[in-house]
Amino acid sequence: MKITETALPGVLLIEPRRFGDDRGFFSESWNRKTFATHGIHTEFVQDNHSMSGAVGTVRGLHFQAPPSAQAKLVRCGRGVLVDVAVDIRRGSPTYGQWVGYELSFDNGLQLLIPEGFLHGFATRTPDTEIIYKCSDYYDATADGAVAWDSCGIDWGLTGDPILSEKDAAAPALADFDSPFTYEAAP
Ligand SMILES: Cc1cn([C@H]2C[C@H](O)[C@@H](COP(=O)(O)OP(=O)(O)O[C@H]3O[C@@H](C)C(=O)[C@@H](O)[C@H]3O)O2)c(=O)[nH]c1=O
Repeated sequence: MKITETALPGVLLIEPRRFGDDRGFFSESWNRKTFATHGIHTEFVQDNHSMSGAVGTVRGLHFQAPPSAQAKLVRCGRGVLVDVAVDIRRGSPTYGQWVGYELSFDNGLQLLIPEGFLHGFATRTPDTEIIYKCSDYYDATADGAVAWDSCGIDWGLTGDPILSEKDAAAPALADFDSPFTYEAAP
């Protein structure tokens, strides 16, 4: 497993090992012990799986407020997507900054996004599947969103995105009062 730091401390790009043979490949997408040896001790409690039919679908930018905040371990089950994390911890040296990576079925890359970050993605292929582990349960009362086009993100879109009603009505980052506060590492 190869782990690469990103420009946002705490957000990690992970490349699990793939064992290819005549049948295809085998890969461990999550192994608590292996991840722990790399300093990742997140306790995941829920797995999510969604499919977006159209190219240019954007889901995000989403968060759950504390005490239901979620870290996420994201991968692409089918197709190609651009996965994005935005730091929304008030007082963080990287507040408002984003990173984005292409995750695909073919490259098998995963993105680890800690609590305190927005998460969203844009699809680059039809019928794109995303699969992600979450460190807390879904809590509709804590669910929140920030406008996808308010953080200066280059989503690689060629036209207007397909959005949910909720995402189309989300506030801009500039008007958003984040429930997260930055805590410097001890
Ligand atoms: C996220 C979620 C949704 N739902 C339900 C609520 C709703 O009726 C339906 C669709 O929900 P949404 O429109 O919020 O789905 P979606 O826009 O795919 O939301 C997801 O987007 C990505 C970017 C994330 O990071 C996730 O945490 C989540 O916010 O599914 C659950 O039952 N459990 C869940 O964990």
